[in-house]
Amino acid sequence: MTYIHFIINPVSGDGRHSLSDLYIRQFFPADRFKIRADYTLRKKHALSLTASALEQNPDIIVACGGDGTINEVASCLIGTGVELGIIPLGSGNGLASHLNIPHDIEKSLEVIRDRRKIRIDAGRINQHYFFSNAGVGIDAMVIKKYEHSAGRMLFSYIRAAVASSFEYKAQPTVVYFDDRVIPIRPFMVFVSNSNEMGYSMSLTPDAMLTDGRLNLVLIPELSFIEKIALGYHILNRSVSRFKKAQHHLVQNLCVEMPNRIFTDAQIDGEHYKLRTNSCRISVAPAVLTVLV
Ligand SMILES: Nc1ncnc2c1ncn2[C@@H]1O[C@H](COP(=O)(O)OP(=O)(O)OP(=O)(O)O)[C@@H](O)[C@H]1O
Repeated sequence: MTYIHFIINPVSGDGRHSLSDLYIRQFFPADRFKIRADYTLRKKHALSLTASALEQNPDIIVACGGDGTINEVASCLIGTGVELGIIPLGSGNGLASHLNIPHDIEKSLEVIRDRRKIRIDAGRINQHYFFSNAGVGIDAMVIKKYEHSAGRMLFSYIRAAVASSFEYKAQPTVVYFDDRVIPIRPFMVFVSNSNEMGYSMSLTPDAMLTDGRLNLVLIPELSFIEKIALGYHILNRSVSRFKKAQHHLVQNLCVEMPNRIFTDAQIDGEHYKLRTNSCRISVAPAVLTVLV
């Protein structure tokens, strides 16, 4: 008997999906599968639901939602040996797209039933895990604005990005990795484990979830025209042609903003106000088993 526990975010994406316990059970014969499902009621609820589910010794816990829900569930699974399933119900669905998990609910349930596994890396920024990406530049402001917008859709994301590009003030920053010390006033300090940010956009189209490395993108302050060019390249996954972006493969780095007390960050597309001006970022290789 395989025990699969589903954690469903009822409001992810446009909030109009109808994934339910009853619907899921149709795909898993009762003589072979034990199925349980919980629904999240608020931000961070998937953390406590996953912790409670783990006490019942499931074989698989399935995050049904977007990158935010996946982050909450997957963060709890590290070191447990419990496998992660994903039903992509989010708006951006960056991680699921990288993993080629079908966006069709029925097909993604089949992926879980087939139980083909891979082990992927996780990123860490201070005490928080990330599986897709994290950033402490303009992307943190974009996500903060996006979270306050009426709907989580591509249009809201682009509107948040345009507004942030006028408002964002680069801070004096020092980035340390390997033997390098890079002083920069960054437009972006973006670290990615996956090759997609969501909505098919990417700053790191060559990133791999299994290489034991994170892809660091550093972009200095930009003129108005350069910001438009960067937006174009992100939408077209062609940032390698944007000459002001520096790309590095790293295992550990530190980002310090000496003039700040707190750091605005985005972690897997959720905004965080970190209570420090120093971020230690690292990769934890092959720590999560995912069904693909
Ligand atoms: N019942 C709920 N009501 C309000 N917010 C919720 C609820 N359940 C979960 N959340 C929060 O909803 C937010 C968005 O979830 P999620 O990331 O899964 O979807 P998304 O943002 O549409 O997708 P993506 O991150 O892929 O773009 C997360 O911060 C999550 O914690």
